Amino acid sequence: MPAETADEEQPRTLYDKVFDDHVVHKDESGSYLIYIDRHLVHEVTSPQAFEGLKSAGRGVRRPDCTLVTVDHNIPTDSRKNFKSIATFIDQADSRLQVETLEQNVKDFDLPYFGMTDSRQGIVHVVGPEQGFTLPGTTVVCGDSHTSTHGAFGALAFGIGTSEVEHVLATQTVIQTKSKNMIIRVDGELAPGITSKDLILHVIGTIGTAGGTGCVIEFAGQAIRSLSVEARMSICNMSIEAGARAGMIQPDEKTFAYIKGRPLAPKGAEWEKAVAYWRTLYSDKDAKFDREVIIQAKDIIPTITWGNSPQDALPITGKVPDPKNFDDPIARESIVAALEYQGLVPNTPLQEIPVDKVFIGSCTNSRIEDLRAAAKVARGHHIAKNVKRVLVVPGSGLIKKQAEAEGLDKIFTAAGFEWREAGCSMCLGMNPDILSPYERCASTSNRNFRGRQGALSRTHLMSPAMAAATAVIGHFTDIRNFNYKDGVDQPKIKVDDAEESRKLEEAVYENEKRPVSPSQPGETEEEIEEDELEDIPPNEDASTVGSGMEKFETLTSVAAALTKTNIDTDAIIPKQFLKTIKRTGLKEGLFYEARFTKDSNGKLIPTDFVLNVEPYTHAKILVVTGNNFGCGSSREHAPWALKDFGIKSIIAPSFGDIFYNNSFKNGLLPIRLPKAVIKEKLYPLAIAQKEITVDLPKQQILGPDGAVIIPHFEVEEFRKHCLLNGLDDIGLTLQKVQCIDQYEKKRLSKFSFLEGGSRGLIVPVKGAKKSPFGVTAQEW
Ligand SMILES: CC(C)[C@H](C(=O)O)[C@@H](O)C(=O)O
Ligand code: SF4
Repeated sequence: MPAETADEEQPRTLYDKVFDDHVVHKDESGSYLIYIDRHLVHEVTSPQAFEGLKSAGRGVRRPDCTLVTVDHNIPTDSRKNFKSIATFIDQADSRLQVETLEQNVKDFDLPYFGMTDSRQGIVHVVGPEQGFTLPGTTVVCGDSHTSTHGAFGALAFGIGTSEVEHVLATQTVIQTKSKNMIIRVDGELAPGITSKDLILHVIGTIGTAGGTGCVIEFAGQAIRSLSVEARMSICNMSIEAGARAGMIQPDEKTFAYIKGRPLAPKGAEWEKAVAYWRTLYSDKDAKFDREVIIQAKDIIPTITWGNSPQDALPITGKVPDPKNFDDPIARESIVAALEYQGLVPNTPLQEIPVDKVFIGSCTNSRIEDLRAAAKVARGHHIAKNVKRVLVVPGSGLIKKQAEAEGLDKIFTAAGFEWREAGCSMCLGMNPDILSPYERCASTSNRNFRGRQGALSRTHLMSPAMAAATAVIGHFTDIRNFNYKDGVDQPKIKVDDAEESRKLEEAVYENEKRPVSPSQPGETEEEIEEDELEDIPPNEDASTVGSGMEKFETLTSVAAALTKTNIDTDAIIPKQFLKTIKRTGLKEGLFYEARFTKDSNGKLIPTDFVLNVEPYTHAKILVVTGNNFGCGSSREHAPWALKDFGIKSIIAPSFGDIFYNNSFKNGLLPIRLPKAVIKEKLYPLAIAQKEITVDLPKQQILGPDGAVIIPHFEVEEFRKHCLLNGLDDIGLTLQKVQCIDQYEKKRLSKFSFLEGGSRGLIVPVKGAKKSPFGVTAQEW
């Protein structure tokens, strides 16, 4: 372990400890190469990554650390008559994305849960369920809600597609160290208050940019008292608070949750793992850069009213009135949200009726969530005004479990629809969408415009609140709900139970197979604690991969945007994510704002700034609001900007993943204080004057060549890559000896992590041999 990253003397936070234990290399500029223990992959953010590997002739370094499933595009209709992807998925672009994933999984021989496998499900549900997610690991996925896995004390974060490719090829990511933030929730939650209420309350308090640049540790009595599943809902939404990741100290509940799962360490390795996991806590005097203290007793059932997760209010509240806000920007954004959401100021939240209800998503689709919703639904029926209630389990195994408990019967008796596992209406990339202007009570995590379908209106809440809304017809305070506990639960048919028992057995069968280290190991004695920095780089490794254009200076008019929290759903909406290419996204850029449709459905450009001369040729965006590019990890956002011709974005702050993704595509995001942007750059932008971004000098010049911004910050390593058009993967592969060295150390110190997803592969007669000596599973 390099001395400067693991000073045992200094009190460290949970995040510091996990980070330090994964440093493969640190360069002089402060950029780290960190090892990734667990890589989850889904169909939306991987096609371009696999394509990149293929065109550069690269392989997947650790298939055993990789787990693939399909979730976003798939219909959640019954699979009873499922024959093939080709016949089951109607939407051509969705089908292509799923088929492409399956081809890639075959080509690279990766562990995969496809649609005929009952272990298939939402990627963030499947990882913990299988015991793939473990405390103290680094977990990544091309998906922003990877933060979910932090509930186990893992360092888990979303990455873009370029980084997916980087991890597949090198099993590492390049990282800068985040700041440490702690959110302590003191005292106990009142009865009936859930972790969803807690996290909505937190985001309502600190805002969607409250955690920017930080890894948040959630601590305190209220967090300790929560179940592991409830903790997952909290960490899941830490991305909605702008944080890189959320973490919770692992404890006895965590260990009990993991024990016995298919991929959990076994026997002596279990003991060794638990001994290590018990060291994963923030030291008493560890320093946090930010601290927020919340009183659990202040939290009551909470729902959102607007188009940002920070628009959270207690259920007893009223729709906000713009008149009560002095700040003109806040006022304007409330007016816009009210209009979009079709809400009248001062309406009590409990008087707002809904059209549909969605119970599911990686936030709230686990068995405890379904139990909570079923407890409410039991003995009731959906209200007359409610057109549809979808209950979508997070995985096939949760579905089986719920059915074994008879929850499906409770739901269907109440008029709710019982569906197959998938992302479903959370994002509407599949047939489960809302019609325009429909209002939905949703247990998901994002209420962005158009998220659940064009012009859809989303309100976030807990599963119990959503189920109660379905029954009552309008939002309601769950604390006053009339539970019908006395009603007999529908009996489970014996043959159903037998069927599900057989299925469980088949699924867990591979647990009995020995899990051995996947790489030729050395004994503990043979492994030295080398100074990893000292290993000479492998000069032969090619730096030519996808090949980036060089960035030096850029002169252009700048298009101005004045909104805050411009999320990546707004930059490129969900319907454009179904491509398997990196290009062709120009039209999709700011689609909802740039286009409207006439009565014949023809696209009409609006007066959005990028549709207006001379900004149709703008290469620079000047944004006056905070948190540009927040939300989803979709690299389609920088791809679309690049396709349009935008090469630099200047804003007061950025969503973390977007910021990272931009550099990977040769775009330069520049952070400047809001006041400076407003005073110096915004006037030039609206006056249609050209400005020059000079990266070598880190300056911005005005139209006459005079320096207007004498200095902007950019990390040395990123600057170097942009100036030279360097491909990260090639650079990392030059350090392959450091990665080899780290893996040797890992094999000894963290031997309980070896084997990874290998234990999941079911041998199939005649299937091809994988490089790790196991056979590929059936399709
Ligand atoms: C498709 C994926 C990139 C995206 C994410 O990163 O979050 C999606 O899961 C979402 O919830 O918006
Ligand atoms: S947030 Fe929604 S779309 Fe994204 S991974 Fe979770 S369930 Fe899927």
